[in-house]
Amino acid sequence: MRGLVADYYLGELVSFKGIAGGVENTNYFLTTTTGRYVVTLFEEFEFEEVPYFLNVVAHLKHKGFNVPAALIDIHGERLRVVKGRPTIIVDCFPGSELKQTDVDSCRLMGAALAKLHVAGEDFAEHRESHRGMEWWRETSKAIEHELEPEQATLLMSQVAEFDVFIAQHDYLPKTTIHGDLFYNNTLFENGQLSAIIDFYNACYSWTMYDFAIVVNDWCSDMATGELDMEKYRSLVNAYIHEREPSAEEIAAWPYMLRIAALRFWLSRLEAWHKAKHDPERLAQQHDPREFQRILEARVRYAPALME
Ligand SMILES: Nc1ncnc2c1ncn2[C@@H]1O[C@H](COP(=O)(O)OP(=O)(O)O)[C@@H](O)[C@H]1O
Ligand SMILES: N[C@@H](CCOP(=O)(O)O)C(=O)O
Repeated sequence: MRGLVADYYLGELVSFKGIAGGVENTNYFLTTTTGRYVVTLFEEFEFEEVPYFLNVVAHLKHKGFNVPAALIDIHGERLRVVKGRPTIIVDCFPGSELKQTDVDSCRLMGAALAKLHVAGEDFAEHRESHRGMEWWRETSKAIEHELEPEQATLLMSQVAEFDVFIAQHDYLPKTTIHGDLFYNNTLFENGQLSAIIDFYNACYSWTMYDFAIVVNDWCSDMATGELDMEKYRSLVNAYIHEREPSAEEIAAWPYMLRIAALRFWLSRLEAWHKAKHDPERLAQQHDPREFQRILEARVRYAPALME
């Protein structure tokens, strides 16, 4: 760490500490004589895959968002290699993770998300999601046999339905989306949204899909999967105040909520599947059943949800 810090204009190393909580990357809080920073080692991306994400964040920072842009080292580089992994250092933002969402935080997120979507429209690099159609076809097939029969039926029927839906709806508006804007990827300070972090699922995709990812995490009762309608109204109303979805986007909304639920049910199942022989890793995984319940609730709730 001392060697890494010496390659930046960050003064002297004071201390560093691993951050627990993330499941994809290795993160450290770093304190130097000039301030606090976060060091991220990318565990799932190779070196050449990382610049896209750094460019997305730089674009949004340029547009005034509090997002963690990579610092430049003394050689003019923002991406390094540490222990064989691509590595960056970013500013550590003030604030802390919410323990849970409420009507006010949902309102702030709804407005910020709409602005983020508008700001992402003119970002020129268009990267496909690494967790899109191909991924869910392959992953669902690979883990189908590990599931209870009714889980497998739900998973495979939803994948088949979305294949058809997606082929018919490619024309829906797209932008550069965050792709994983769960409330644990935001920081709040004094009741205000102080930063949006973890852009490593960013891609060029449907705007309403990203909106649905956010609604499913921020507005669901995790015990039942049902929407908390007060949080839901707060987030949706704040969003549409900043960016009004078209009639076609509104018609697609119930499907977007389902696709977004499937995406995270499947990624949690995949992570659980990969970790199942390693009790320590297994204990760190997010619970797939939360997103199974959300998907089941969205499937039950057939009528259009957008007000
Ligand atoms: N720039 C930052 N400023 C403050 N805290 C951060 C920053 N980046 C990460 N963190 C903290 O580290 C945790 C894990 O980071 P994250 O990027 O979400 O990693 P992972 O992708 O592994 O989940 C976050 O939930 C947050 O508490
Ligand atoms: N938000 C995802 C997990 C993404 O990984 P993380 O490393 O950001 O925690 C989920 O909740 O399934």
